[in-house]
Amino acid sequence: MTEVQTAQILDGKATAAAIKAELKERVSALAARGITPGLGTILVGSDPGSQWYVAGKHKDCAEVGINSIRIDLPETATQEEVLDAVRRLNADPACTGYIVQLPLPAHVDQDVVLEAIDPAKDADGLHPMNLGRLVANVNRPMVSPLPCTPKGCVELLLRHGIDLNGKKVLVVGRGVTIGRPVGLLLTRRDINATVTLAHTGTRDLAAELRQADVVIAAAGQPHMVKAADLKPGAIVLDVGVSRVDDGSGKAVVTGDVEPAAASVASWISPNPGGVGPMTRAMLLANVVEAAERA
Ligand SMILES: Nc1nc2c(c(=O)[nH]1)N[C@@H](CN(C=O)c1ccc(C(=O)N[C@@H](CCC(=O)O)C(=O)O)cc1)CN2
Repeated sequence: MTEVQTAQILDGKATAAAIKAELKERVSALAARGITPGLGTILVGSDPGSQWYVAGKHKDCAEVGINSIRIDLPETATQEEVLDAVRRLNADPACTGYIVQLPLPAHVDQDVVLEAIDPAKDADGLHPMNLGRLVANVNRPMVSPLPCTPKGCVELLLRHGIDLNGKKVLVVGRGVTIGRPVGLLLTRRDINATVTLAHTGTRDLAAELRQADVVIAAAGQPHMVKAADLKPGAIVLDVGVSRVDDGSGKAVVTGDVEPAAASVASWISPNPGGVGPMTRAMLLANVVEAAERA
């Protein structure tokens, strides 16, 4: 039997397009003050997914009038060579903010590289100082960048008129780029959700899912969130991205949520086309905010 899709769509593509149009105006206002924001990227290696994401970031910059600076290093680059690229962007006045595309090759220590980024130029909000500010300033308006995917998740919900005040949110996944920071963001007083963070050590994920008004699935495990376990009418953000064989040898993007969830949820984000485009838009927002702060 084929399920009927009843959930409304949290359209990340359209929302990101609207945000980019707003950012374009802010970039024009900066230009009137003689400021052109610049985004730097450091890509190590030739992973096709990472190359695609970095190319997308430069295309987005061109669309809204942000300059971009690209540093590509080979897979064999040493940690010192990666740190050297970081130091170059820290010192480059044309670079307002920058990112180091993740994941890095296994021989490069991600924590060391992220800590070497100038916190004022941390366009991803992943420097320990900025993550610390998210913890410490949790109830104050943000004075530092937020990680792009968590910021994108919240923005996607709010721009669809979804009030999270008092909602029970289940975050699935405890990674530093999504799971942990999104929990902190959602518990800020102005958002006011009640958050449970599930992970591979969670004993009964189905029981947690049945309680949740909102599910943010960011574990990177194809279809681990089962439609049958969702509370009817739940709001579902499908964040995880995996590439799986579609049966004909072709790799297709697959989320963490079973497609049948669209017949149980009240709102659902498609994947692709949901949180991914929002991540891209939030990176641009962080660069514009950094230029405005400077
Ligand atoms: N330094 C960082 N590295 C990584 C981050 C990050 O935020 N900062 N996040 C991901 C990759 N990422 C951005 O870098 C990213 C992932 C997905 C999308 C996106 O638009 N996805 C499309 C689907 C595209 C596909 O076919 O894969 C969608 O959801 O519609 C944008 C950016 C890990 N690394």
